[in-house]
Amino acid sequence: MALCTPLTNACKRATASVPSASATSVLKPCSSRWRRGNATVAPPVTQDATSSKGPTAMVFMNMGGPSTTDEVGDFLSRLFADADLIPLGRLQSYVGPLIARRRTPKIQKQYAEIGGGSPIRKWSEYQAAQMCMILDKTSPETAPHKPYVAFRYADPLTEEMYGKLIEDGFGAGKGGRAVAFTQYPQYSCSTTGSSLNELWKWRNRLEGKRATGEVDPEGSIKWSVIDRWPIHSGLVEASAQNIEKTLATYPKGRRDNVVLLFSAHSLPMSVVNRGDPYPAEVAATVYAVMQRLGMKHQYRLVWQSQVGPQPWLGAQTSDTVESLIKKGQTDLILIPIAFTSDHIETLYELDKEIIGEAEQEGVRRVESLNGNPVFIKALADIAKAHLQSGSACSPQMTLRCPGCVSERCLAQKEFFAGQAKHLSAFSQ
Ligand SMILES: C=CC1=C(C)c2cc3[nH]c(cc4nc(cc5[nH]c(cc1n2)c(C)c5CCC(=O)O)C(CCC(=O)O)=C4C)c(C)c3C=C
Ligand code: FES
Ligand SMILES: [Fe+2]
Repeated sequence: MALCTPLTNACKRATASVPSASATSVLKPCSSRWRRGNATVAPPVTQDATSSKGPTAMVFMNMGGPSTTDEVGDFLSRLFADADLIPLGRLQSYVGPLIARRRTPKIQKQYAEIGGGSPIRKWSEYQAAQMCMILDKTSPETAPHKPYVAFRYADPLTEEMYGKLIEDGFGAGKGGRAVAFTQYPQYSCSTTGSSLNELWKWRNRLEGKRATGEVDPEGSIKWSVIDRWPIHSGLVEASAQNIEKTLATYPKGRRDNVVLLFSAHSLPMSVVNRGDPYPAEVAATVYAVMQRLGMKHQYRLVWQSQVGPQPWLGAQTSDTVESLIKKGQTDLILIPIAFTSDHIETLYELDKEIIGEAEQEGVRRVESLNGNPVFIKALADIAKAHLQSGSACSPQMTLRCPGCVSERCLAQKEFFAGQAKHLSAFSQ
């Protein structure tokens, strides 16, 4: 499937270093023991010969994106139905689909222009499978590690992933271990929080008793969460190396005066004022990357992808680029800092709308992390440290936003924090 034709430069780089979509569209267990011909067989949830605590399911959570333009409608209707992302009150189930339907043709055109769909599934499956292969070596105590992907708004959805976990023998009375690993480095209640609320919902539906919703505490899947990793040294290193690569494309005489613009998806001010941790955590990533680069360049953190009429956190990426160019600063590097793979916000908004319209050869973009081996090694390091820690989630995850009134958040956080008591069986 040719997702990336016609290709942008970033997309060309991406397709060059990843296996074809067909090769990655079916998750492959990290251990050959789980393969029989082409069929995936259920892993034994009993202990492994070389380890005492595995197998471990590693679930990559992200928002996902439509793999084809035909999937855009469903993607947007799920997105506008999510009250954790876009709260529309009692009218959600009526207004959400209406907005989604109206928006579909415009967004379909954008996906068509980036090659016919979002590459996020291909990258997520690749990253998860590669990470598990590393983990099998670096954390034999918890091996084998099996990769899963759970998207919030596109296939494979959370319920599909959960069904597979049960089918593969992690639940259903076996009490296997699964780690929900957010692929958003910085925590927002509208992104990671929403995915966790969804995971918690499907856990109750698929593992609860039909009549009472009660869940067997012993036999159900034991969950822990990697909820944020904004300043992990491997993430910082991978981003810094990519920036250095792009800096090296400028002639020596211009290089020191290039301005670095770190660009992250914005948040509505209502979410910022509720006390969402994301802006501070994105800023922490930016500062750590700048420290790694020796603070040698001028930089700003700017915000992109505002949707709708309400006030959003600024300064906007597009306005900033325009204003700097007007002031004569035409050497600018755009750095996506809150997404770990390419999608519409990099391939369309940054490359086509902002860089394309700037019409300045000095305005360039850093490639996304995608299949970057330094980044994938970082994912494995983060996962290993988590598996060794025995913790259910970070202490920070259990503190709700000062302005949070969501019962879902409360119950979800209580559930995941409460998993700590079950994890001792898996710790070394
Ligand atoms: C860290 C990343 C993201 C945050 C924070 C975030 C918040 C957020 N988003 C919307 C509304 C939309 N986002 C849309 C697409 C989209 N959003 C992100 C990431 C974050 N969103 C990504 C990676 C994508 C693209 C997916 C892909 O191509 O693979 C869309 C759909 C596109 C459109 O209609 O413009 C909407 C809508 C809100 C309201 C919000 C914070 C509350
Ligand atoms: S909205 Fe942040 S914890 Fe509920
Ligand atoms: Fe978004």
